[in-house]
Amino acid sequence: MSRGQRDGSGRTRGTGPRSGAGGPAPDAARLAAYEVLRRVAESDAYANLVLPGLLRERGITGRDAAFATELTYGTLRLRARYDAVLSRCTRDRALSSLDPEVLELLRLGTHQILGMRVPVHAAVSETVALTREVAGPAPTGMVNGVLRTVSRTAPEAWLERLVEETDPDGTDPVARLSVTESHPEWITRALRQSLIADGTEPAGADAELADLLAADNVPAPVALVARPGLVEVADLAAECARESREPEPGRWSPYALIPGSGDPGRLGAVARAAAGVQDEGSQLVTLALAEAPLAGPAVDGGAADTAWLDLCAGPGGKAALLGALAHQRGTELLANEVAPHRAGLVRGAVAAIPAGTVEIRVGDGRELEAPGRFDRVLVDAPCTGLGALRRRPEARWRRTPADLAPLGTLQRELLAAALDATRAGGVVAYVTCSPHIAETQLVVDDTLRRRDDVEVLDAAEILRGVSRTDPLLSGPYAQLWPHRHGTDAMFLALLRRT
Ligand SMILES: C[S@@+](CC[C@H](N)C(=O)[O-])C[C@H]1O[C@@H](n2cnc3c(N)ncnc32)[C@H](O)[C@@H]1O
Repeated sequence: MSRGQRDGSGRTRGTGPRSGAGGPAPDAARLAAYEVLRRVAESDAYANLVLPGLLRERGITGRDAAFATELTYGTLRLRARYDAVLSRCTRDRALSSLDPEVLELLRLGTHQILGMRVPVHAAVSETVALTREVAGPAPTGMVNGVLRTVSRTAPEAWLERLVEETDPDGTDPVARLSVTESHPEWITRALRQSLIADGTEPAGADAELADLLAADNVPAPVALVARPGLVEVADLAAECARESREPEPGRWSPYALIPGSGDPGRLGAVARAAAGVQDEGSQLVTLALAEAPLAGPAVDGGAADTAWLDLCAGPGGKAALLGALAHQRGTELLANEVAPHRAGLVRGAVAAIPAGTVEIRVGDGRELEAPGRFDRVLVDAPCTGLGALRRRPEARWRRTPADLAPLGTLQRELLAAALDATRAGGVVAYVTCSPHIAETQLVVDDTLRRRDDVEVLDAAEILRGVSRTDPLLSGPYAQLWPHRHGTDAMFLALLRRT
């Protein structure tokens, strides 16, 4: 155990640098969380990239690392809910008039009190100590007073109050859920529209929307993929059991394992890229492309399924699964990626696949000159990522509706390039990790309107065929959901060239 005394969470405190401001030293985990939040706010950093490095650098491990992680991600995710709470506790001071550092400290304290159930005395005194360290003594009284006011109302009572005050007549679920479930209004509205477009009855859409938004606020469980031919699922499971505890089989993908705890990076199979961390939704859409029925002979008159393309491959999760399958079938995969550093990540992801199967190309997928060359093509298009908000805690605050138009153009152009690169009878999988209809159905429908050489396959039916259990989807496009399937909200359309 490190130096310092235990706080109410059972962790140690006083492990940070000595305070230069006269009070007790702040807790190292809380200081790390604060610093990550400031970097996210000031320099557009990604919390999931900055935090692990910072924890490593400072030797914060075990329960302290878990505490810092939940504190950072939870505070980021639930920012709108906490700002609504705080704005009711700062008397006549608008939150916008506070120093950004002080507002961040108040959010951190509020998440400990309302979201993590850290005992109030520990949450308040530790946040005050942190305030003294990073912002000096002046705001400590205010931080202390505001957090004590927050703590006088129970979390459930706060939610009831926010519901009453944001939607008194029960007629504005988008406004209400945007605050209580902490999503920007434009995203809440878009997700409601996507649920309805996917077949949810408008009358039931608000209850389902609440479930979806709540699912976005829960950390995604880690799923592993045992890349076929590179490691057996049973061997990966045995390695997991030796490292931490018995993993669960995946719910959907025959290659998935849910390890439950432990650092997947410590597994030998992951280190040598025979296995990887991959959401089950991503595994399923990849398997669906590999199993989609082709038609007609290949263009060269040879075997009908020898050339595969991943047009947007970085960082390489799907390319590695596709490449492993390709190797088993004696097929070749061209993994294309426009960003050189992401192409480097693809190289790492496919490292365990024997040489000769995967070729990596760095370039714009729209400029790939290979008309009619491929049997199966994956377009995992750049998108807003609104289907993966569970794992990108700051993304909801960073994305704006203005992102949709340029992405929509790029998505249409990449899908057109993919179709051009596919032989007659070959199949294109158009995939996004966003359920926003501007990135999913509208892109595909637009493409179908413009071309007369494409037929739509029933992606829901094909997904059912590759899944361990029936995901109960209605086709022809397939939309997975965090609250229904426990996966990212992956969209899949399967299009066959005629
Ligand atoms: C959603 S990610 C793909 C994820 C990847 N398939 C995986 O499973 O790891 C989209 C990728 O497309 C790349 N990209 C963006 N524009 C592109 C273009 N014009 N041509 C090729 N790739 C592009 C991005 O750099 C990004 O790596």
